[in-house]
Amino acid sequence: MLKLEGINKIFNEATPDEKIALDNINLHLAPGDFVTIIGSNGAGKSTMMNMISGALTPDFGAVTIEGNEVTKLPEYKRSQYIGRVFQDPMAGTAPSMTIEENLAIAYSRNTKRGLRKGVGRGRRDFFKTSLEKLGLGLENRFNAKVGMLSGGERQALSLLMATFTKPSILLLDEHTAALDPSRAELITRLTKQLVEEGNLTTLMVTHNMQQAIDLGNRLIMMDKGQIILSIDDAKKPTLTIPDLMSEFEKIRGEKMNSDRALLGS
Ligand SMILES: Nc1ncnc2c1ncn2[C@@H]1O[C@H](COP(=O)(O)OP(=O)(O)OP(=O)(O)O)[C@@H](O)[C@H]1O
Repeated sequence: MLKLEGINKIFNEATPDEKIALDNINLHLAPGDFVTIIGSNGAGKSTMMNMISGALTPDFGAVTIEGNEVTKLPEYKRSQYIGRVFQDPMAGTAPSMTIEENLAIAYSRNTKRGLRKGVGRGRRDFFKTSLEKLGLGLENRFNAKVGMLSGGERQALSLLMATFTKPSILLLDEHTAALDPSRAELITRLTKQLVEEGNLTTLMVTHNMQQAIDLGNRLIMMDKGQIILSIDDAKKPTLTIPDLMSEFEKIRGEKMNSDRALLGS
């Protein structure tokens, strides 16, 4: 479903600010894989997500989605494959437009997936059923401006917009980190539900190690631009935070700086 092969990215090459952000990243996801990604600040997690979405192009290496090489395909042309939710609840939706208008935009972006359910009433019913799944009563607020919604409601809507057309790849970039604990819990629960219902191939970056353990069937740890640990579905169910910390220590020969991770921020 997704293949990253030999991906390298250097920012500000040959200058005093040179930074190797990704160093020979290789990652294969089978359809329906849900991979959580942890790693220290600056490990390269967002850069890797940007390589998949097309926001960035690698210096070397190839990105393949559903068997199509998309390495050089710009972000707007890749959007038919990708659903993405960012940390900032304000990032995924247009505040001055209504809930229905926001859904219509997300819907029309994905016509190539053959999911068009017609226009007018059929499409409205589809929106309504989709909103009902969130359990927030948004299906009764079709004409509310999205800017009037709370951060949690808005992030739930972003999540719905990123998933309801069944993207080939769903990218979640610390999408619960900016929410208070109860809202974060709601979005985590909805994530699980929507990913499972759609059997979506998903990558989720989180600083919350417990969340990374609880969600998904695989986990990877990044550090200094590399994937240093990959936990597969056989091992993940019994994984613990101390396991992750001791694995890091074994690989890197130093203790993991885990404050932010343990706090789950
Ligand atoms: N546009 C850019 N120009 C220069 N350097 C960059 C750029 N984007 C990222 N970097 C650098 O590349 C490295 C990897 O950054 P990235 O944002 O991918 O890390 P991250 O793992 O997502 O970190 P965090 O958890 O702090 O968000 C960092 O050292 C960062 O400063």
